[in-house]
Amino acid sequence: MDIRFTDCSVRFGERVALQPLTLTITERRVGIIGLNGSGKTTFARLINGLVKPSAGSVTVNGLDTVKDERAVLSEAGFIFQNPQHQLIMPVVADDIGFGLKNRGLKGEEIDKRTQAVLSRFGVEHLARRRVHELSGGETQLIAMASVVVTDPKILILDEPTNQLDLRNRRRVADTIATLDEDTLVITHDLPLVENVERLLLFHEGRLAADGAPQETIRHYHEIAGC
Ligand SMILES: Nc1ncnc2c1ncn2[C@@H]1O[C@H](COP(=O)(O)OP(=O)(O)OP(=O)(O)O)[C@@H](O)[C@H]1O
Repeated sequence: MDIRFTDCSVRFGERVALQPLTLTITERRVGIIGLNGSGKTTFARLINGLVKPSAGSVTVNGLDTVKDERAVLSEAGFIFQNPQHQLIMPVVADDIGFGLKNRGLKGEEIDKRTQAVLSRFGVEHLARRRVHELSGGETQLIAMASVVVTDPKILILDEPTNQLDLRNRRRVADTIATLDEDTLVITHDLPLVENVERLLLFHEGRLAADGAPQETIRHYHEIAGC
């Protein structure tokens, strides 16, 4: 991936959520950590244009998140903190097909791609299940599948193991580790980012550490005071 922040800052009214930031990310596996309210989600949402810079700019694989808004949305898929809000159709297979239909694909191709992604995530058996009856781990996997099926080059996962039990956490973590797409993972679950190539730490809207996971995690403990 090639993500470039140039003097990018974000304000929500009087509140500064991100202080001016200049940064280039080219690694394939990147993690983002920090205390609650430190600016992680704001940073991640800037990357697929869900949040726009108040000043400065962000480009993703050469596309500007403001000028090339639609193209950026296809380039970088976002899996939300509460994935159940992301599932729109009542039945799993229809939900996965929904994004493909929106992109103009036809029935047979939609079915083929839906089957392929369900099998890639090991959840073919969930195809006809109702989305609101899925467990937390299943919901997370289906939300990931419904974004992956649209072929984004970059996946942004916002707290993907939040509220999962140990078994589902492991399942989701293993799935993330084997994704072909470049990934940015925001998390409070530190083992999930222990092996990323680059780990960013945000604190009070600033990038407070940026480097190898162990070093960044050490800074995080200092900031958290524990
Ligand atoms: N849409 C918004 N309107 C106003 N303030 C916002 C908005 N989104 C975020 N903020 C504020 O910006 C700051 C950074 O929020 P952000 O969601 O980026 O933090 P975070 O590090 O992801 O937090 P958490 O770990 O709790 O999810 C917070 O003070 C938050 O209240």
